[in-house]
Amino acid sequence: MMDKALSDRKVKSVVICGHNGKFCGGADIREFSSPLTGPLLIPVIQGVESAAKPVVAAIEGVALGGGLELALGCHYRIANSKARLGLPEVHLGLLPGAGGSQRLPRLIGVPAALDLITTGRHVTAAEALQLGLVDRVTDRNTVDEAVKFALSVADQSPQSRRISTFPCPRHPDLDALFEDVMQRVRQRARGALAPVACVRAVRAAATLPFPQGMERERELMATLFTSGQARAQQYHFFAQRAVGRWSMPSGARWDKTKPVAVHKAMVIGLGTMGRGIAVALVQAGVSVVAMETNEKQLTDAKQAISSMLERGAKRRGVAPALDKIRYSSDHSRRSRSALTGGP
Ligand SMILES: CC/C=C\C/C=C/C(=O)SCCNC(=O)CCNC(=O)[C@H](O)C(C)(C)COP(=O)(O)OP(=O)(O)OC[C@H]1O[C@@H](n2cnc3c(N)ncnc32)[C@H](O)[C@@H]1OP(=O)(O)O
Repeated sequence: MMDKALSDRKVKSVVICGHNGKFCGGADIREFSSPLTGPLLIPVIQGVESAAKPVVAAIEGVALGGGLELALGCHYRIANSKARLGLPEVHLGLLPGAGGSQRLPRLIGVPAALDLITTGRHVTAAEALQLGLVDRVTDRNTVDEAVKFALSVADQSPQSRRISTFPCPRHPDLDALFEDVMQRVRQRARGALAPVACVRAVRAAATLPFPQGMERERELMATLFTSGQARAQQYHFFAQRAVGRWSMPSGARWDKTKPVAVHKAMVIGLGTMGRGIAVALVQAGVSVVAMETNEKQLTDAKQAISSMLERGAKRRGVAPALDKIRYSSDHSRRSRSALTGGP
């Protein structure tokens, strides 16, 4: 379709829009764990950007990940006022690997691009306009507005609108900027590879010509793509949504059911986990019977739990709720029924 529009002499300018009010949420994450099919995104975006006629992105709903990278390949971006834009790949253990790490800094500057790419945060259309990420925001029908706009620029060459040809906006002290950002990102990342690779990719945009920057983006993406971290984060994406849908065999769901207040609980086994659970429950105001059959473990746990409660209370400036916890080494029915308040 795109090839047809670009090669048809009667077509003077082109609008790319989404379906059902959404521009594009990005690549299908499920495809990342199987061999890729369909046209590869990088050449598609390059084809759009190098088109001899103006191409306008009509952004409604979301333009995320590969979706925003495609919009960055267009010569103009018109966004609906309710649209959200972002490069959230970092949350999937990746970086914007279809030119996003190279085009975004060229368009909005290095500091703003570092912020968006390393946090993966979505921005509103209003913020996108302020950043220079979009050219125009509309409250009206976005596609109609984009078509009007495309007609108004149909006789203009898109030459000066190709982001890959933009120099990266200059920054007075790039080395200091990247040193500072890298330090903060490493601290926040706590061992995650993707945020650090994102900083390296943006550095390539700031210091290398576009083709070499793209090559660096590709190398960095290759190290992330098959990493265990990326697999885990992508699993987490779907797991989070599956949990949201979880229901009991009776049909009860977490979001449709009234919560029941818990006043008493028993923690069985006072190893590291059990101790932490007991402390968390007491701090939440729950009366706890902490049960451990190993006498030595029980003695150690009493000491550890008391000092955790005291430390926590000191931090919060309150008295430690030591009276909320009772210890037992008796695994008999009697001690269990004491917890549940039964006979
Ligand atoms: C060489 C270069 C290679 C690749 C470049 C490109 C990379 C990418 O584009 S990575 C993907 C980047 N995009 C994202 O991370 C967006 C992720 N999605 C979202 O943030 C949200 O889903 C949404 C804002 C798009 C919509 O939110 P909401 O309306 O709240 O719906 P849900 O989140 O519940 O999602 C509905 C439904 O869709 C599934 N889904 C959403 N996004 C994707 C996706 N990118 N790939 C696959 N599936 C997706 C989501 O799992 C839900 O499905 P289920 O209900 O079956 O769980």
